[in-house]
Amino acid sequence: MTMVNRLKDSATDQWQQLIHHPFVAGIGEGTVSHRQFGYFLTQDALYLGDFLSTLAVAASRAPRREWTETLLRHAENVTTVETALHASLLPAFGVSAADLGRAVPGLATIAYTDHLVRTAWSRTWPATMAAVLPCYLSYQEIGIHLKAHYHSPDPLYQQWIETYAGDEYGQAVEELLAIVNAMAVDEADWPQVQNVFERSVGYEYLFWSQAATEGHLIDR
Ligand SMILES: Cc1ncc(CN)c(N)n1
Repeated sequence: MTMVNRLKDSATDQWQQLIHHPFVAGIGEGTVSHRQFGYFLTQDALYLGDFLSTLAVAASRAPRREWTETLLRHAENVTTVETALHASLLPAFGVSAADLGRAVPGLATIAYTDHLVRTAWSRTWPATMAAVLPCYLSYQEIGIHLKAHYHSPDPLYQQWIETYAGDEYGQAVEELLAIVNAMAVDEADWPQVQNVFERSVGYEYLFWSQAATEGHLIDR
């Protein structure tokens, strides 16, 4: 069994809940409010800053030169694909550059990014790859799932869906999966690798839940 499948199989229920999170379905149905989605994009912009740092650390610690090159390219892609998507969508949701500059990270954003950055600096390299895997793969699966089963009545949501279901994002995911499937994982390291993967899946879920409540602890 490939490492990607072994990791996904180790957290099947959590993975399914993540892909089918009610907020995700709401993007497809067009029932998510623009305020909620604007909040989500703002938090995501904050998240991507730390995700970039995580990739940079992972690139510098990679045991093969070609993996360093791939991860550095992916860090660049975060800017060209995802940050560009945010730049084109945020104004449509009423979030200005000044709003973004003033934005503070929500609890789920802090917890998730702390987990990623801490893992990249202090855990094994395979654990770092396992930590970033849900970020890459869940958005692709969500994009493909939404594209196949919904056609969002909101063209802005459809643009978001098309980006994550698209070839450019898919290419980066394929490259990451190839690294994860080729990396050497000691059996003694497996519990740590599995644990950080499962935590990232959980944080992805919480990130959607945070968007649904716009960062409030209790739904209003
Ligand atoms: C929270 C989160 N997770 C994943 C992705 C997709 N790279 C993202 N933009 N934001």
